[in-house]
Amino acid sequence: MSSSAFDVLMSGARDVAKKKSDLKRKTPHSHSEPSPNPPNQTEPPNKFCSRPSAPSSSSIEELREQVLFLKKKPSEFDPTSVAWWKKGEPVPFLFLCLAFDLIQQESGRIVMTDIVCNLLRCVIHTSPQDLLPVVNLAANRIAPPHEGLELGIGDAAIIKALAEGCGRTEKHINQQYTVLGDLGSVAKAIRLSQSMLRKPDALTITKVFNTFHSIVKESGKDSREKKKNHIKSLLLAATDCEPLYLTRLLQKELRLGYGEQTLLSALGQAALYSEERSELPPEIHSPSEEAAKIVKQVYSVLPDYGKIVQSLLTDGIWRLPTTCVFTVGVPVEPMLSKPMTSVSEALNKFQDAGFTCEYKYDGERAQIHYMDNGSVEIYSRNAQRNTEKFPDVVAAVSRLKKGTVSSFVIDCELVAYDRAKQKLLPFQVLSTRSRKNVAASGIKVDVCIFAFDLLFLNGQALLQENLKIRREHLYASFEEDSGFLQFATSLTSNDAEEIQKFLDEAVDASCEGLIFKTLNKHATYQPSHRSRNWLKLKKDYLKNLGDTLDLVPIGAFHGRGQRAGVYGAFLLACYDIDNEEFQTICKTGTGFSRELLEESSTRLRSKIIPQPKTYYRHAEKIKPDVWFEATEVWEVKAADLTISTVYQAAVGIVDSDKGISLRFPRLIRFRADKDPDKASSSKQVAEMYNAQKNNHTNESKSSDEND
Ligand SMILES: Nc1ncnc2c1ncn2[C@@H]1O[C@H](COP(=O)(O)OP(=O)(O)OP(=O)(O)O)[C@@H](O)[C@H]1O
Ligand SMILES: [Mg+2]
Ligand SMILES: [Mg+2]
Repeated sequence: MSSSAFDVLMSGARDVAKKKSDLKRKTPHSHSEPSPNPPNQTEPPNKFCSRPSAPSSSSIEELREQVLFLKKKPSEFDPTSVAWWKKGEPVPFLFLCLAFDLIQQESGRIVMTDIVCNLLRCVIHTSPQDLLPVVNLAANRIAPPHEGLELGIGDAAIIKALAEGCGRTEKHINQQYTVLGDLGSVAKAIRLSQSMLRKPDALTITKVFNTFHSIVKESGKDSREKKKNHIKSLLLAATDCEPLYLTRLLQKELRLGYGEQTLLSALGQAALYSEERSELPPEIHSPSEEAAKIVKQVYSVLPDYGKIVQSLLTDGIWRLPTTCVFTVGVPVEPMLSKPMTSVSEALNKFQDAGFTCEYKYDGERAQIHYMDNGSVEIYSRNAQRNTEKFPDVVAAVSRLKKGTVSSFVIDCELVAYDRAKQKLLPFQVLSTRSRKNVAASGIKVDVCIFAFDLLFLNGQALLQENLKIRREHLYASFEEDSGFLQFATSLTSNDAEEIQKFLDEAVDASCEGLIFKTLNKHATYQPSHRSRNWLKLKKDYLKNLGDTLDLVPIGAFHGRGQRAGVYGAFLLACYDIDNEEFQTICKTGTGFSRELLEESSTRLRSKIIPQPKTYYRHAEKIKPDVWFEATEVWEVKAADLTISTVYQAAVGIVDSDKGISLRFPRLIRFRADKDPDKASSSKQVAEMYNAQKNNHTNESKSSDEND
């Protein structure tokens, strides 16, 4: 890296340090001590609104000072004290980036929520039409998940655009990337050290967001080139810290330390403070908490910022639960289950509640949406549109719904099925079905729909009904046809022996085990919840871990001997949701056929990064030969869990500085239906460790045998 670029970067770092100490001195948060030089709260400064070009660096420093006011408590914050553009004008992208810089320096969730809340209020106050793109950018999304629009930009495209746009070689940029470990910082350093003859026009939120959409739309011949040119135009217009966040947004790696839940709380509170329409309902005592809760709850049943933002702006926060409800056409995140290790454990948990047991089928989770106009959509467990993959399923539900049914959402498992022998086939068979452009006539692997829940029927959401009622509706709304659509086999009994027998039958029928579900009490459908009301019991995991884990390969070791030329072992990690980091848990090279090993080695080779990401938590003792971007999820089975000084999974949860690792981990399969941030969480790992400890109290081992 050139020394000038380094200098600029380091001075940036010093600036941050300086700002931090300044902040201590005059944080607008402490209301008893007014800031020595507060910007005029009644008259917005609007210094730069008449300038279409980007502000000069000295004026950016002033803006940075001004943006510090976002840290104020929302109750004391005035949006006009920060917004420097006129009402109705497009929000400058710089505003969002300066706010990101501010958040980056914080670790406390409350302050982060305040900053995001106040930032959204500035947007609502001045340019509400920009609220949706701002929320989307803050969530690092460009559309709701079920629309399937992804930027899909690799580092290589950004590096090319940077090289061309800024007159550097790709080699030079790659070198800097190795030194800094973050492509955003490289982009920032390069842009800062580049002298510009003409000041570029300031980027606006809409410009950035629309360009992202243009990138997604490019397809076919020359699309790579066109995408790169879009990126180049954005980078060339970016100043100050904008290149950093542009790059991270493009990489889908914003990672400022706040998650979706923080953003949702902030959006609720921002709507509350900007509320001019509706009066506070009398029963609400803690409006700010309540507003946050409402938006989170609404998002869990309608994960679509477009609809929520529009409703907030037109009808306000208090009406949101009635204006935004679960609806056919937008998939909810599926309800999930907790692992158990014995029938008696499950019985104990549910002793006071009515419950049922169902076969746990080993196929692919699907949510089937049937619209009033007769169109059907099938969504995977991570809300991906899978309709094209299953034309036979579309035909089956349309044929087997009863005449009284005009719209519905079924939650089910699609399982490969041999209709001649009337037998379930293993997951591996299902996974051989092609993903796209499946013609009904060319289907080689038949599937049967095993329906276990009904979430919506004839215009009505059923999520709030108890399972008993939902299931009655399910049974009443469809005809069963063996091998096409069947209701999940179930048993409602309190008798341990009978349940044990049912479990054996499930396993004989090629199922993984049972799922226990509450029927009458605490039995509503809880989207995206790993709920206590659904307990899974897997036959081959009894008295053991209870479940497999879903882990992310983040590094690998070169193979030797027979494995020369491919990776010999992979470093795997679980995901810590609170800290937004991947934590190492084990390494494994077991469970791979030669073919699989070659495939995964080739695939992951294109994901090599020069240094571990800052959000990989690993001990120095483990040094893989290569590090990867976190891009995929593998299901892994292990003998047990053990406390480790080497691996970092769940560090701080069961031990203050030791982590948890897996003994004898073994690859089971790739999980195309899970994204890396949906991998097993540190909390789940800790829960499994504790459950195992309770199962065999005297067998605790403390070793790292699989190192
Ligand atoms: N009767 C059933 N009720 C609910 N889920 C079922 C049923 N039969 C099969 N399943 C499947 O079981 C899954 C839950 O258990 P499983 O252990 O397979 O979860 P997973 O997909 O590995 O995800 P996780 O481990 O994150 O819970 C559901 O997502 C669904 O795909
Ligand atoms: Mg499964
Ligand atoms: Mg699992």
